[in-house]
Amino acid sequence: MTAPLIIALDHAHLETALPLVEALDPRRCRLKVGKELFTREGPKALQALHERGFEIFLDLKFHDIPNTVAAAVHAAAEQGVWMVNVHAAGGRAMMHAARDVLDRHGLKTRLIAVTVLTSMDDAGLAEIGVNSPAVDQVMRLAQLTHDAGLDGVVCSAREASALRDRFGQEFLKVTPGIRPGFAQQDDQQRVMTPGQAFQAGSTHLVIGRPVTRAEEPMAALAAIEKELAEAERVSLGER
Ligand SMILES: O=C(O)c1cc(=O)[nH]c(=O)n1[C@@H]1O[C@H](COP(=O)(O)O)[C@@H](O)[C@H]1O
Repeated sequence: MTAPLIIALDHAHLETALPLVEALDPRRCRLKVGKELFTREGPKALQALHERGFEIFLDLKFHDIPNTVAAAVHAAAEQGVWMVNVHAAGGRAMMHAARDVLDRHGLKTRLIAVTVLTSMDDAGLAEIGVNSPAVDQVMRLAQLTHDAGLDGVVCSAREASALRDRFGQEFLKVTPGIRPGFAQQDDQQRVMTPGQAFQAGSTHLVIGRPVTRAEEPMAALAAIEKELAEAERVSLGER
């Protein structure tokens, strides 16, 4: 099956996001609400998108002491979001606490952890004291995430095939930093095209500006879907 698309609604206001939302189809994509929109609009943004039938990835990348993160993950899940994330760098105890709170309350929200941001490269990692290549750091944090019982990771598509080899297909690989041939790289460093990401084993592709800032967002989305369908045909033919 084609890797499901998640459109990043990195808009300043709900009002400015809604025209795009109205043009999108919840059968074709999920929506990601991140720090900017949520900080300004709060839970009413989630409610408005849920009312329109969308599943939501609430991307607030929690990173704090275990008690605080668990409470925040609980609060997110109570609002019915499909997926929520934390930073794997918060460590084993923090991720355990987040996993535990969802299990204790029977909440089905997917819980994933950010490994190494797609805006980072090896040089950027060295500056913060990580002296191994991005892929090694991703694998290290993904192992911790897997051990803590989370559902998967956020990583770049460049690491997806190594993750699939180690943790299998079921462990989610949610990959931002997706750049179709027609789009600019912006502030992303570890990028791949939608077709490459699919081939590499991404289970979900997060796409923001290539669609949301396109002159014709629906045409951009259609081009991405076409590229994914083509990649799927190629991979089926290879089997
Ligand atoms: O957790 C994320 O979603 C995320 C992790 C990461 O490593 N890199 C990354 O770009 N993101 C998010 O994915 C989206 C990518 O947007 P574009 O670069 O506009 O496609 C943004 O909303 C980022 O906040």
